[in-house]
Amino acid sequence: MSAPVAAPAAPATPVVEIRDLATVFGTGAQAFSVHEHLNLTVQRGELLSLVGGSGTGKTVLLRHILGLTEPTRGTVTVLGRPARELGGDGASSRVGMLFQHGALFTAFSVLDNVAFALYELRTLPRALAQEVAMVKLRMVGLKPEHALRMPADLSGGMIKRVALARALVMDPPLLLLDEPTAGLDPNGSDEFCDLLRELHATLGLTVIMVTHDLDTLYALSTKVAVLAEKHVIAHAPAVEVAQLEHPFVEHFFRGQRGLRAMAPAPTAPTRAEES
Ligand SMILES: Nc1ncnc2c1ncn2[C@@H]1O[C@H](COP(=O)(O)OP(=O)(O)OP(=O)(O)O)[C@@H](O)[C@H]1O
Repeated sequence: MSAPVAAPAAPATPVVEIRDLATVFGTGAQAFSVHEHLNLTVQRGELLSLVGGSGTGKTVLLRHILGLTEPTRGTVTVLGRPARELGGDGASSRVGMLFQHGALFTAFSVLDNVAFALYELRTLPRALAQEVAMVKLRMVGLKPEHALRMPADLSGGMIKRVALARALVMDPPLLLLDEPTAGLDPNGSDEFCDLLRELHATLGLTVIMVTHDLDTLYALSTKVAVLAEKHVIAHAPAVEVAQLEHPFVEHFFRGQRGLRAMAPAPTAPTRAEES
């Protein structure tokens, strides 16, 4: 008797699937289009950097994925369901969002900021919600004594960490990051990249990140999607995208900043060089 033949594995469901998206703002003579015939598929485990010139619609695309802005045409599917169904209670159990400036509630303590989505859901007693929030604070490298601080008393790096803990409080499989390292100094930026890389790997997250920062892009991305001419013109690993002949790619990846980000880090001078 011949050995049973294993059935071919079912193709993995993409975490995000955008098909023939069009976004038009305004009406009549004021109408202007941001996206046209935009397609993008993000597979489980990908850490995708979304890049493009200013005003090309990167933030609007994140809002479509969050279900906060309805497309004019086309479909946006997240975890197998239309993105517009994500809104409302429990949305943050499917998609976590880290806004550029953290967007913490200034009148709430760190702990209450992180626990907020759980309070709103009302499925856990408040004390248990706070315990979950404490676990998330530890996960992002904050200490128990930071829990009762107010946002105004935090450094920029700590605000990002609290906002990240808040985005992860309901264990979403998909995390969206808008300029995660903006406003951080080079050290803070490296530390935050290390944290994101570790969480991406250990939690098995799928991540979509808008960034203008090439160091962050090279440090983290498994793939890069380039938004230009109203759609995604490339979706591939960074080293491949960087070679494309396109004015934006040329400027972004092969301009001065790009070449600096690609260069190996300078090594400390040897004793012979110093003398
Ligand atoms: N709700 C809205 N109503 C009208 N226009 C909007 C709305 N949201 C965004 N826009 C416009 O859509 C375009 C794309 O905006 P978006 O913020 O997505 O660009 P971006 O690629 O994120 O830019 P940047 O890199 O500068 O942050 C811009 O012209 C913006 O003014």
